[in-house]
Amino acid sequence: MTEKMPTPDAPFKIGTRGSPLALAQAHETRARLSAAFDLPQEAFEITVIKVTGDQILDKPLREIDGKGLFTREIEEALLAGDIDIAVHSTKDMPTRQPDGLVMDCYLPREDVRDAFVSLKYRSLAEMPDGAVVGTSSTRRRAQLAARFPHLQVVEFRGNVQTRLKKLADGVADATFLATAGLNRLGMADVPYFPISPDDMLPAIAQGAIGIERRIGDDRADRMLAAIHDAPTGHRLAAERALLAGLDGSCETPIGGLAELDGDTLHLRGEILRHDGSRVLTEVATGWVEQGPDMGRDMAAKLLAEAGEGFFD
Ligand SMILES: NCc1[nH]cc(CCC(=O)O)c1CC(=O)O
Repeated sequence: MTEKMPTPDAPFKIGTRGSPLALAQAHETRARLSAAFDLPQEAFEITVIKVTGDQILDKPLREIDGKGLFTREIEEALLAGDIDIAVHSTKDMPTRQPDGLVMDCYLPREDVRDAFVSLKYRSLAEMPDGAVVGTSSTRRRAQLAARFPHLQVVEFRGNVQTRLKKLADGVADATFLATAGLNRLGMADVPYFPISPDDMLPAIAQGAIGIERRIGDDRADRMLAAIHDAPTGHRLAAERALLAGLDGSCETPIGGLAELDGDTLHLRGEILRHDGSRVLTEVATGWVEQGPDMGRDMAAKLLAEAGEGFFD
């Protein structure tokens, strides 16, 4: 490249939140960059940025004005040039980035499935009437209400470590976490059981690390192009077009998953009423480059079927 390569004296700055999972994802990004360019780890610096969302732990996020709660400060640092790239869990990211920023680099996707986590049971099916599950996700809550109405659901916030502590303290009999997060954290001592997407369709973009950069930063563009995983990018293009078409936030009960079979893309989508009283699903198949159209068309179909007030 014509741009200057980073060195330990002038490192390339990788911005991230400070949670253990966020740090693991930033470290994975650094390892891939240093391998791709045969540069020492010290040519990359991981810069932790405090975000508002990590400081509010006592309330369900939907009761706070949630917009950008986990990203605002990071995107400001990126725009200000304090960091060169920002590493995110794509599933927490809105479908449109602020002016001046773009997210077009995705690392190879981890396991997409939700995991059932419990010290007492090995599956949802084993849980008796009235057993208590903890979750803060509106999608998981609605999916449970629809398919496992005999279970009791309590609010469960916090990072992976906090939620596991609550399980150990008996606040709930089971909880759900993304398998990807547990794998990335290497939580070998925690009993978790991946759930088939047929039983619980994951969140859009679950398990995928997305990396944001400034538009026009040619060096960051080239560096990220070297670690971008095209198959993951194609799957997310379909899923995120579905999300954009539904105008969904992370507080809307939406599931979606695209899978690739050679050049063929299979897309599944699901929307639910918050109380699980209605579940609408769609499937579509097309060529890989049709992903964005498939996602947009599926969103229109689902919304037409849902009618006004479905998410109220
Ligand atoms: N909303 C929090 C969040 N954002 C990303 C992950 C897990 C990793 C991923 O899906 O990429 C999690 C935790 C969870 O849902 O268990």
